[in-house]
Amino acid sequence: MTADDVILQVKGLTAEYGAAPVLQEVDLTVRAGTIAAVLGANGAGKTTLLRTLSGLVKPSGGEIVYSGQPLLGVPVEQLVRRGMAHVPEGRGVVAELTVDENLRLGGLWRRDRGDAAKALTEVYELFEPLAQRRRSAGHQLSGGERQMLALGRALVARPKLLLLDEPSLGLAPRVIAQIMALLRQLRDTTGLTVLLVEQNVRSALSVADEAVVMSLGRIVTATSADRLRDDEELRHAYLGF
Ligand SMILES: Nc1ncnc2c1ncn2[C@@H]1O[C@H](COP(=O)(O)OP(=O)(O)OP(=O)(O)O)[C@@H](O)[C@H]1O
Repeated sequence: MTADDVILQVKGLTAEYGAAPVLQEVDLTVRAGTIAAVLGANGAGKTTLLRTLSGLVKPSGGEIVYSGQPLLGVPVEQLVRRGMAHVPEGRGVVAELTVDENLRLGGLWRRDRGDAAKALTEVYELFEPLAQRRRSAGHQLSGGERQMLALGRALVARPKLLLLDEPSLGLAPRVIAQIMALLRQLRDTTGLTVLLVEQNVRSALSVADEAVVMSLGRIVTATSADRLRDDEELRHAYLGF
């Protein structure tokens, strides 16, 4: 792996909530243009890892290098401009704003207004149900539509790295499959890199290239998604099935 292949390098990342350690010496390398699944039980620290990467949680130690440059302390609008997008658990759609207004928020930090408008059109092409509900308020949408909207808003910023937290939460299997297929399509056509936190292990492994398993704030294994999917012993040891 050359330095150019690596979009995200995390070394010795440590974070606490109060006195409770939540991330302990996390090391992680993500190659550009891949989907990496972050798996593990409730409370393992997956969400906190994403929140730390996107600057919402301040780490107490370690370093994060993104596209060859240190990330810690970089203001959020610069992170967005540098191509990082975070879709939080619970989706973060603004309930009072319309679909269109929510999507335009995704382009807020972009300097190239022309391309932001083009990206908006592309998102409507990608998510037909959103195009039909442009004027509907966020709170009027179904769970699946809200997830599409959160994803769409992130895509309007034309991210290079998408931090995606539990996109399958509360969705029907058919919708989950559509979202996973979309991630694969974006990876293959635009070279998007995705860090995918998922409780739905089977769905995540169906689309991921790499898999890391977290337990009690640490990464306990990092391997190819194929290996974790096919190796029963490994699955038993780290995922309990
Ligand atoms: N804002 C917070 N304040 C205090 N403790 C927190 C906070 N958020 C999470 N925690 C605790 O930190 C630990 C890690 O939580 P985190 O949400 O990162 O785990 P997770 O692996 O994403 O789990 P889940 O799948 O349930 O979201 C848990 O013990 C959780 O209770």
